[in-house]
Amino acid sequence: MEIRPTTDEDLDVFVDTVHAAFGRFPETPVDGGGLWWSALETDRCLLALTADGRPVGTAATHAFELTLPGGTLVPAPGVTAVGVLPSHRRQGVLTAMMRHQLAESRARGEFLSVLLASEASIYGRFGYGPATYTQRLTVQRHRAALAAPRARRTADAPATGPDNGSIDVLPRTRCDEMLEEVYDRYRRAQPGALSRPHRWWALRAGQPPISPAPRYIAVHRDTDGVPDGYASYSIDDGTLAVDETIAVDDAVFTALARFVLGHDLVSQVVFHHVPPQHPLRRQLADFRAGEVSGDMDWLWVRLLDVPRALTTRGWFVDGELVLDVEDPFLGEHGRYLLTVRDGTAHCVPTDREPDLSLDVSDLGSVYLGGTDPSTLVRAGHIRAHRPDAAPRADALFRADRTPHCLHWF
Ligand SMILES: CC(=O)SCCNC(=O)CCNC(=O)[C@H](O)C(C)(C)COP(=O)(O)OP(=O)(O)OC[C@H]1O[C@@H](n2cnc3c(N)ncnc32)[C@H](O)[C@@H]1OP(=O)(O)O
Repeated sequence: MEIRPTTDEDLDVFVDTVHAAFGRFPETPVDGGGLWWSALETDRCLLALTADGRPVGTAATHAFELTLPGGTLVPAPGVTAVGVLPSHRRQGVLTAMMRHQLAESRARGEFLSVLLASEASIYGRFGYGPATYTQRLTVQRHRAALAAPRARRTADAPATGPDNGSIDVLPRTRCDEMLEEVYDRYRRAQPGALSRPHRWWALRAGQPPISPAPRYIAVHRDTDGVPDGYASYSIDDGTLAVDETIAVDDAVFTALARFVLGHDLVSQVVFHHVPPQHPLRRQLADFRAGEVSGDMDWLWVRLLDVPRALTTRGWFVDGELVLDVEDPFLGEHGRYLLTVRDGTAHCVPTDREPDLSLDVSDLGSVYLGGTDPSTLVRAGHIRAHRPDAAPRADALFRADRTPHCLHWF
């Protein structure tokens, strides 16, 4: 088996192979009309070939940037286009490509890798764990009234970001730069969010609102007229479906939500890609008017350098934990003392008794603060060596806000 980078000459071989692995055809657009593979960078695409040179497997990465808790931006290879021909499965082709890719990432100095999994049973063995989650919130319009925020009625409570902005509706075709700019501003402050490189917008790759699918865009502008949020939506048979609601703060999100919920000739509004624990459900006067469905994993994280990963993200409470981390896929093991003081973390090898023993995939799951370590202790995946270890870890790993990713790749 040979694994080598794709060249400009055989990019079509890569594209044909990955489509054959998925049972699709290269000319068929994905939902929403974008040719997803058009944003691939050739030198980050791998082909797996048999001894006689036949292409049987593909894998690629996009050069994304990931926002960590606290707002640090780090390079994050986004693994994509993973496929092995049906005729060559369960013979270790993917395993070989994963090994190759992780070694490449380390050689580039990257300390983590991310992906969206087609099936949740594939990537745990390679050290990836689900780290952000997404939901769909469906609201029947006749029950969609928003409650007055209680805190703002209190005389001395600060009115956090009162909404004095404006909303316009534009066809998608008139918003190219604005969408790109607003998304970029949003993702820099949102833990778990990925950059959307300019080539995605320029090539109209991926899913709406990047892709060419017809959409309306509700643009929110602040009092100076600067766009600071948008909702991309379409209406079909009485259902207004919002692909994504991007807002630089909660007040802008609320304004956009109020706008779509007030749309005439619509019986229900479906918000796709709402993070767990999003306040919108709490803002409805009738809590049961918001029905959650489609609760699923989104971004999976794989750590490649534990001390660097832990000292790079932001921390919000002081504390100390000894983590004993197994990495069976890479055949590595490390025991680390993590100490956080005044928001700064130190992580050094130690021979102290561990507080938690865990697989690197579980550390990937808790890394962005979207999965409580105690949940994985209760599930029997993380071993807590003393009763206070899990609650201490929960408090320590929690992020400044729920991590969320809505970029599809
Ligand atoms: C980030 C992305 O791009 S997600 C897209 C992933 N691709 C797809 O879903 C396309 C269709 N599927 C495929 O092309 C292939 O089945 C792949 C890529 C998922 C797996 O490729 P293979 O070469 O068969 O994997 P490989 O032989 O290396 O398997 C390694 C191990 O994973 C297991 N495994 C592989 N695929 C799956 C699966 N879909 N579900 C459960 N286990 C799996 C194998 O059983 C094997 O286990 P073992 O080590 O205990 O024997």
